[in-house]
Amino acid sequence: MSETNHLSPGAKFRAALTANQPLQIVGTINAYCAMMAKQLGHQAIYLSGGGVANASYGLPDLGMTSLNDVVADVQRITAACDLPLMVDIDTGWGGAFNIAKTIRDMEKAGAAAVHIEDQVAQKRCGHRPNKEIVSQGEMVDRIKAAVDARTDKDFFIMARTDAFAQEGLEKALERAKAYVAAGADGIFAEAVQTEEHYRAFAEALDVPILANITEFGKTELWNAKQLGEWGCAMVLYPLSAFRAMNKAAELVYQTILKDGDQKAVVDNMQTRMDLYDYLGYHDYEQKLDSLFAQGKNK
Ligand SMILES: C[C@](O)(C(=O)O)[C@H](CC(=O)O)C(=O)O
Ligand SMILES: [Mg+2]
Repeated sequence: MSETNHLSPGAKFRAALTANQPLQIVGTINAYCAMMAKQLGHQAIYLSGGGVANASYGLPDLGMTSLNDVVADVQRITAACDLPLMVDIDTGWGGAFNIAKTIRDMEKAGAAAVHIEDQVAQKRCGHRPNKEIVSQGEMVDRIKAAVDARTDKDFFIMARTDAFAQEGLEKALERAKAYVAAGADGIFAEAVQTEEHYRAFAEALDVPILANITEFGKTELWNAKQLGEWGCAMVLYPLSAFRAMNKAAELVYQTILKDGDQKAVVDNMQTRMDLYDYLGYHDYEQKLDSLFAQGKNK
């Protein structure tokens, strides 16, 4: 994306959205994953709220992490990777002034986009039962506060509605329309399930729609091409790599205990050379040898 390097993160995100239909957005739980995603050709990356809670704090996705917890992970990722980063800001961490601060802190940390949802502060994963949502009016105020606070007009503010599970399609569409009228740049239609649902969102709204293709949830693992045909502009894979990393780590830990060595699982590991390649390790080492290590022989 070197031709877009002069752009703000938000403008980069919008350029990626225009250039890819749909835009695939992959979860990168840490800086190194972000570097791998970029070098493998991805155009946009994501920091999952559930992921920050689970991976960085060992907590469930129940609204227990704070703004600062998430900002710390955003900063690590944006320092290492210049792909546009979308961040899950849950419910925005408070009232209008808190949400405004959240948006400003996200911009300063180098995020390109956020999504803010209409669940109550004591939120749950969108694919779990018994979610509770705030009134449409309260969510409209959240969006107004967010939009008003951004300093870069290209910073992308997406409204996520969790209403489908509680209130059904018609109500969820009505909410989504109100959120767009309040200034939302896109709609995250959480936990909808069928072609009919995605098409209904895409047809009712003239902003980009995001499909959350998270595993072991309520949504089938629809293909990106198919979702694009149904009108989705973005396809999110929030925790896919994280789940795979966990499974690999589990196997390694078990094998070391069981076998007394790790020989049986070495093929499941990234090699030292591949690790170094993604890091650009050899460039650092060369610099060390050619520049900084000169003095030691004198
Ligand atoms: C997208 C999401 O908000 C997240 O935090 O990654 C989660 C994903 C998941 O739990 O599978 C959600 O859909 O609520
Ligand atoms: Mg989340």
